[in-house]
Amino acid sequence: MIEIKNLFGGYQKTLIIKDLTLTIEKGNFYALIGPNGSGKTTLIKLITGVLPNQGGTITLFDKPLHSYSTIDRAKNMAVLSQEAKVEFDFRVEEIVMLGRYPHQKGFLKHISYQDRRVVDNVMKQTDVFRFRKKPFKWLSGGEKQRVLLAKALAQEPKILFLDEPTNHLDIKHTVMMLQQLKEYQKMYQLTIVAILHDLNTAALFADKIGLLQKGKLVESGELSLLQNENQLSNVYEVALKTYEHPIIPKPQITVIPNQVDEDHARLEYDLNQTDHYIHLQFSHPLRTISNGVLGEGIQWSTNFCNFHVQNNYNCSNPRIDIISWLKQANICEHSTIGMMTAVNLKDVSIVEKEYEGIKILTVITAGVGNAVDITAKKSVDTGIQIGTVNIMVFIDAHLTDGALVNAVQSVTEAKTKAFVDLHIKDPVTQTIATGTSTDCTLVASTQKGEPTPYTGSGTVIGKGIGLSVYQALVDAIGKYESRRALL
Ligand SMILES: Nc1ncnc2c1ncn2[C@@H]1O[C@H](COP(=O)(O)OP(=O)(O)OP(=O)(O)O)[C@@H](O)[C@H]1O
Repeated sequence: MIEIKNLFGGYQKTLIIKDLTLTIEKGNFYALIGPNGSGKTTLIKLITGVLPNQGGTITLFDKPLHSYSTIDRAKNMAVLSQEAKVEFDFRVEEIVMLGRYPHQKGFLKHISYQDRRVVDNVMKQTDVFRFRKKPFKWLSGGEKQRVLLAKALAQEPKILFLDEPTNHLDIKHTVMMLQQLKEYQKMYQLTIVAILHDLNTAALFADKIGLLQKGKLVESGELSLLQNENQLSNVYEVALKTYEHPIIPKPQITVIPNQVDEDHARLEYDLNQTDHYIHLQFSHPLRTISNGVLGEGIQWSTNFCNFHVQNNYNCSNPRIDIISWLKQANICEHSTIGMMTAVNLKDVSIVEKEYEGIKILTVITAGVGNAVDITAKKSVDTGIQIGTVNIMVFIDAHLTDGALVNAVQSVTEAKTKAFVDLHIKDPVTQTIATGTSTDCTLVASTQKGEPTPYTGSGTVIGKGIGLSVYQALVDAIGKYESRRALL
């Protein structure tokens, strides 16, 4: 529906857009992205006929752009531009009414009931109705932006061009504006072409993306274009990392600033142990993977706590309990992995070793009262219980997310081997247990040095994890059983 072929254009003697070919389908939300000065605004000026093209063709709804009269262009296309500075003494509703101009009939351009209805509607949708009697110049930058969008929508265009529409808007109004635009898009099959600097906003709201660089279209297509880290890094000349949005299946992008690599001791920590908790505090955040009661998933953490609770502890909301205990201990909950155990904390086992220069620290509390053979058919007691083998492994290396998962696997293999060698049985089935019913595992890495993609049993780190976890777990279970024997 917008078809651009071999387009050339720019300003007087400066050619900006060079041999650009692009098709934008009807009803699409098309985001134009690219660095400053790449020609995004110039391209929109060419498509809307503000600038004449110096070569190539532009076709709108199967008709050449030059065959449209000015009024017909205005009926089909509306523009919310960066340069729209309306500083006269108009009131808000008068400015929005200007958008109805192409639809008004007769020499005197009479305002019809329909015009009034459309204007009121768009003012409500853009959340400016309450300012309608105010002079435009009294409004804040964000409020003005919304009024200008209302004016563009009042035009009831088939194609809406937006040049940085969320400029000046706070996050609530950014999301509100883009969600409303998506509704308009669906309701009226509106085609939206938006210049967006925020790549994450583009990823969340656009259907298709066009990446411009130095007046040329580098790529036009699906959102997956935003997952091409190398291409984006080259075009924007900045180090980038893409990742998945945690809630919806859309790509997100973040920049990687240059970091001053401080010269500090690796795996440097303070250990604070009381009857109620074991707290390890590191001098720098570590990349972590865990199923801790607090801080589960993959994140960055500085504090690692294992709290002691009574055997009859009521676990209706253990997370809230951990947060309140952290507050009492003056430890920041947002940088903490928190676990719980009914095991006496004096029986903790700590093993610190180096494997071919890689330091691994392992901290384990273990009880085997809830031992379970995960492969046995008999059902386990699903009542809420306290995690009985809590394993923390700290590694002085740079692990990829895949290597973190691999490390958890290595921890689990070593744990099960210890259970087998110690003949720990599932009390229900009397078969050898593979773990306990509520085990908790944490792997943390300093992220220093070159990234390591694998930490399975075929690697130095994997072997190191296996040896350390096995040694610490056998020791911890030994202490647990000795204490029980005294009871
Ligand atoms: N009126 C003008 N006369 C001459 N050159 C211009 C004019 N307007 C823009 N340019 C030049 O055209 C090039 C592209 O500018 P344009 O505004 O299209 O880029 P853009 O991708 O929209 O940039 P930004 O992200 O900074 O808004 C720039 O080098 C700019 O200096």
